[in-house]
Amino acid sequence: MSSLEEPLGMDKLSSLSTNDLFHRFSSNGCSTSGGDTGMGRCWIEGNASTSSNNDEEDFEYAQAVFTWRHHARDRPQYGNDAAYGNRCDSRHFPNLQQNSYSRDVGLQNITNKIIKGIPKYVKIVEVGARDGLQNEKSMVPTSVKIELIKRLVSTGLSVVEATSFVSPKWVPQLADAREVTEALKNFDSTRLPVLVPNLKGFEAAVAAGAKEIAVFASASESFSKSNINCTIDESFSRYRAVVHAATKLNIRVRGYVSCVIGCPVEGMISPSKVAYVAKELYDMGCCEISLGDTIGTGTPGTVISMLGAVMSVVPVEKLAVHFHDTYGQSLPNILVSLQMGISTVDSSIAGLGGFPYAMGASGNVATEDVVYMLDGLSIQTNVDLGKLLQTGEFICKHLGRRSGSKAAVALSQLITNRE
Ligand SMILES: CC(C)(COP(=O)([O-])OP(=O)([O-])OC[C@H]1O[C@@H](n2cnc3c(N)ncnc32)[C@H](O)[C@@H]1OP(=O)([O-])[O-])[C@@H](O)C(=O)NCCC(=O)NCCSC(=O)C[C@@](C)(O)CC(=O)[O-]
Repeated sequence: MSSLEEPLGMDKLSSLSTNDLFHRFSSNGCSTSGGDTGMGRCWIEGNASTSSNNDEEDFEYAQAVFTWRHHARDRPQYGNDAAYGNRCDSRHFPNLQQNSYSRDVGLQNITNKIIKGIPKYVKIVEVGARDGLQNEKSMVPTSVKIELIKRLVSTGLSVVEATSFVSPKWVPQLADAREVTEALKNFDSTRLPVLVPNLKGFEAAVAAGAKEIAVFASASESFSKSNINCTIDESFSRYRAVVHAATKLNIRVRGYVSCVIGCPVEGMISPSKVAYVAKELYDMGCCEISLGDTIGTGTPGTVISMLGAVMSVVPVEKLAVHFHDTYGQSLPNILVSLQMGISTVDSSIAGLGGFPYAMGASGNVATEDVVYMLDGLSIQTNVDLGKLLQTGEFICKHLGRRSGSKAAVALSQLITNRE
């Protein structure tokens, strides 16, 4: 049994030393007693030739790669009263700060060696208030939505999708789009885009004070019809009119492509179809194309094929990935996307979301989990994980449900037991 398979024993956690923690969460800690089975240090590079039998060397490696702390970064300060914000701070793991300088210097090099070409900074597009709440059974009061968005902004997120100007008959959960947008129209520090399906939605969004919008097409014909009641080509005509109107007002337009891997009706979607839709949106003037694995059936292999096709027609710096975590593949899918040069990732606070028309789909990948993973790779996000955890707790309390974030659960248990 590997050390990770052994029950952690929360009662023992507070007595674990930093070395124990590093060891437990290191590649060495993952290996089975029978030796390295390939899940160790080289799993991403796919080359086990650097395996070492030297415990000391392995420990240093683990310290460098699996640091458990926030790395020094230019992050906005928001006061010091956030309980989680402070509890997650490296001050609460003082031993982890030993040799922090040498770890900082070494970390990026080692990470770069193992995970080639990953970006140094990742922009996170938070979609919980829109993609998350649009699928909640309970209606969230407008004041709670506004508070949620303000809290998300305070975490340092630079883009927080706020709501959708769609038909309230189709998505009653977001029927208060006007009120939400009006309440936030003076927020200048953070971009707060809203979804629009047609000119009617665009006009309503602009009237409410929206400064940025997103249109949403699909790579699946069936999904397009069930989601926006038109064919893919008809959606292009609608969106051309929207982009044209937006451009005149200097309003930035993001374009979504849904079902980039699979469709609940049609099954697998071919990468060339995704590339076709992405290129159409890009050519009509969308300045960023978000590729949505709407039902979460993607795996690293299928994501690589899909991205390869799209990247041959749209510049990689204009692409974002949007994974739903239905089958637990989101984080590996994000990792391969980063390796392919993507540096914009969509995610949803507490993993809220899912899709009303897609059976079996579950929440988006949780923003907490994305930040936690990126932090461990020393990739900057400028997002405060502690504040994110608090924000996830805030909205889950209102929804009367548990967070879908695995990092939130793991960290809160570890921190509680440490105190
Ligand atoms: C596109 C429509 C409106 C067509 O809906 P329709 O019924 O075909 O449209 P219509 O033009 O016949 O209009 C019907 C009624 O809706 C009204 N209407 C028409 N447009 C609007 C509007 N903008 N705002 C408010 N009301 C609107 C219109 O005025 C009329 O009202 P009535 O006369 O019956 O009282 C409808 O199908 C719709 O709203 N669909 C949106 C569905 C939706 O929001 N789905 C979730 C989006 S998330 C997504 O796509 C995936 C993504 C982006 O998250 C990425 C991923 O996860 O992969």
